[in-house]
Amino acid sequence: MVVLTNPTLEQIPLVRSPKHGAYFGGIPAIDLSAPGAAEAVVKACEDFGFFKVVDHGVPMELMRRLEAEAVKFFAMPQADKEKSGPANPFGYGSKRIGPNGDIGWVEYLLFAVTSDPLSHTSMAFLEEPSASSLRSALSDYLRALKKLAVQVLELMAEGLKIEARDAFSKLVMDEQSDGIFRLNHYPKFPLLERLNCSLTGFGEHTDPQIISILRSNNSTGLQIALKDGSWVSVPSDQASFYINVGDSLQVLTNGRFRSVKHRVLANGIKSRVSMIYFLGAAAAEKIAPLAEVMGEGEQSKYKEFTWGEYKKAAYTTRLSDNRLGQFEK
Ligand SMILES: C=C1C[C@]23C[C@@]1(O)CC[C@H]2[C@@]12CC[C@H](O)[C@@](C)(C(=O)O1)[C@H]2[C@@H]3C(=O)O
Ligand SMILES: O=C(O)CCC(=O)C(=O)O
Ligand SMILES: [Fe+2]
Repeated sequence: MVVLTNPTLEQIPLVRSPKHGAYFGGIPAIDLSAPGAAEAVVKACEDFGFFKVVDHGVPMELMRRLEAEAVKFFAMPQADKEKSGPANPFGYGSKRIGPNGDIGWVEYLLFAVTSDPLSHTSMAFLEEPSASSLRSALSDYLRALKKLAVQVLELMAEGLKIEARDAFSKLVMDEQSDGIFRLNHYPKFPLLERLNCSLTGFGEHTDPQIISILRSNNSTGLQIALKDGSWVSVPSDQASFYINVGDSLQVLTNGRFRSVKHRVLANGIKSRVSMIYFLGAAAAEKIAPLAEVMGEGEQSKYKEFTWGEYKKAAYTTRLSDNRLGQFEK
């Protein structure tokens, strides 16, 4: 890997290798209402920690409306966008990701999401009349995605033969559940075409929460790491959602589900706009393997911790750090 020292790009790592890698055809595409969906979800979480949800019933109009609002926001003059920043942790951010020195070719808006999607007022600008269309698009989108999250989490429980269908979903339905919503914009960087490489948009990491639900415009860039450590490119599909297993779900399943390592590469051809809903438990919730997923005599692979403790520790780490490492037994 080389690093560009152009002052505009500061120190953002360039990824040389094949431009976007080969597009991976093996990502499971699951229709949640099809027979065998629960088993397919479990297999996808074990094999990849990642899958695509098709025919999900979320109106395309909701997705397009929010995307259009994001595009409108990111097209504003830099000084106006910065009125909503810096992201500490919520608000507008550009190039700097998190508090510990990570950088990428990305600008973003981060919102806190409480159990009532309407009260996601973590930023003063959302209260302004000029933001009313973004606020309303966000509320409608989050409400629909919360339902989708519950459906996915219930299928996971069913597929794992856990009697309580809400074993996972109740964690995100809790009044105090801790969600985050993120709008990312990776501007295209035409010089990359000539250099024959990509630029790190969002460096490799796992998501700390239970699951994340990702939707992007028809632009590529997302890559996931397979079990053997190789990176593969995820084909873009603006009509579908991608589900990431997060660190918390890996622990809840005692490592049976895999928290997927992923990253985003920016390119010279098309800007990428993604929207990601990260669903976390309540701060006081214990994150420990469910008794029902443990085989006879199986021990937990992790020390006991609450979501609040994990999150606090996560914010002291760099993106690519192995956050679960310090909680492993
Ligand atoms: C470098 C960081 C950014 C992050 C907080 C952290 O210290 C480590 C985890 C990062 C991450 C990855 C998934 C989500 O994008 C995110 C919002 C989250 O919950 O954990 C980010 C954090 C962030 O950008 O603030
Ligand atoms: O923007 C994307 O497509 C993914 C970004 C991501 O992984 C994140 O924000 O945690
Ligand atoms: Fe992520």
